[in-house]
Amino acid sequence: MSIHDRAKSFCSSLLESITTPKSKNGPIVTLTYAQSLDSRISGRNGQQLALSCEESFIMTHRLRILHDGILVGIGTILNDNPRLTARLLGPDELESTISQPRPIILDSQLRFPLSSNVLKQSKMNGYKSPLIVTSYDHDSAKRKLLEQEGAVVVPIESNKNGQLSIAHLLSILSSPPFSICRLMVEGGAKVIKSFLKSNMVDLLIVTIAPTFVGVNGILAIDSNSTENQEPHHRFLYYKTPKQKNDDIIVPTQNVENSNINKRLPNNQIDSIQNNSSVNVDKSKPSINVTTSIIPKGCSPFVTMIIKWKTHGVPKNEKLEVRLNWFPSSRANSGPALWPGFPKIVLNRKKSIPTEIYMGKNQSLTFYVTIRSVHKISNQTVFNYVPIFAVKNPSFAC
Ligand SMILES: NC(=O)C1=CN([C@@H]2O[C@H](COP(=O)(O)OP(=O)(O)OC[C@H]3O[C@@H](n4cnc5c(N)ncnc54)[C@H](OP(=O)(O)O)[C@@H]3O)[C@@H](O)[C@H]2O)C=CC1
Ligand SMILES: Nc1nc(O)c(N)c(N[C@@H]2O[C@H](COP(=O)(O)O)[C@@H](O)[C@H]2O)n1
Repeated sequence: MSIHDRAKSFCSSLLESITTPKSKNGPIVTLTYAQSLDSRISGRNGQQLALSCEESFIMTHRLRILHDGILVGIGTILNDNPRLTARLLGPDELESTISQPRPIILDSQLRFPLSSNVLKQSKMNGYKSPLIVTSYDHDSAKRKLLEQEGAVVVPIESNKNGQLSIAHLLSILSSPPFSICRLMVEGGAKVIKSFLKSNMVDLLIVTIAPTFVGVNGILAIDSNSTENQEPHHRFLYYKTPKQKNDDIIVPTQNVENSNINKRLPNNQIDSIQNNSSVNVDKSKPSINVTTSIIPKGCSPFVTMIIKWKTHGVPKNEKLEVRLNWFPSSRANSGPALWPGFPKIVLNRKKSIPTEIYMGKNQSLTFYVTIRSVHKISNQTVFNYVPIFAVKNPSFAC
């Protein structure tokens, strides 16, 4: 397999499970950047660094093709003057013939230079015009100039800190005329911070280069960036990190915003043992237990006991276990669940027995979700438990 084919299959596998519409209003958001071992994305005074090795760059360019738009902050435009196109492609793919993503720039004061590469190449190569997202309070003369040069300028709401609102941005991007379904956010530091704080990131793909930049470099994430995140909770490894020559690519997924929140990631399943009627689908990020227990005697109820162990859950957090199920006859009809599934709140108990009504000869598919529950200033916050194992579910009737 060539280096390009490897990048193709790796990137497709990263995005393939993120296809279902989400409750949030906006495109699927992939945040991706390259950092050093000491978490720096650039050097002293923002000096641009080639942190990625060749294979990682090829992966980044492949990811670009798989997105409709690539977003950076104006800081990155002024500092790096990037092109934001997919160029490191296979021998049978021409940069000019593939559908290049639209460059999107967050720039509340319209500092965007007319000489920037993204503007030049849209004029020269006919690529999609850069979309400059600005505040309502922008310089209208500069806007006119930019529009004359072919840029599209769209004013949006600002938040109380004076930064452009990420929620408003995403709703505009997903609507016509832009209709962006997949957005790739590349940085820089302030943009990474805003997106993480907004909790609108679905996929976070970090390339880690085996180098130290030192204290003068710009940090990818400072502690403020993650104030809405519970470290080790919100993002879960959902694909095995890949070594690309020198670098490691770490793909993680936001469990809150994706359909994985109804399922358990594969790597959190230690083992499930049961009698032959239990089928565990380990190829999917879920515990998918199907059984065809036929109730015996007069009792139509089945007792299911799930046992698990947890690692790294703070002692004061309660664990809430939900068990959802639906009859296998509806297994292909989507995630519709029977109403009234039991919600069992327990405090670090190690098993849940639950009774489920079953029709004769019926088989059921179970989905188990375990999340921790804690309160932050009167708000209940749920975090999906990062590492645990479901062991020995047993069925008895
Ligand atoms: N290693 C890597 O993968 C990458 C590294 N980089 C590096 O990052 C550095 C640039 O980062 P940085 O200086 O932080 O600049 P950014 O690219 O993050 O741009 C930040 C600017 O964007 C504007 N902006 C508008 N709305 C928002 C919002 N909601 N959130 C955040 N910013 C907003 C602001 O300017 P205004 O107020 O004028 O609107 C803000 O100052 C460069 O050194 C570059 O090399 C960049 C990308 C990837
Ligand atoms: N993936 C990745 N690895 C690095 O080492 C990087 N420095 C970056 N930087 C990002 O890529 C932009 C440059 O893009 P073009 O090559 O000009 O298309 C740069 O501005 C950063 O956003 N990325």
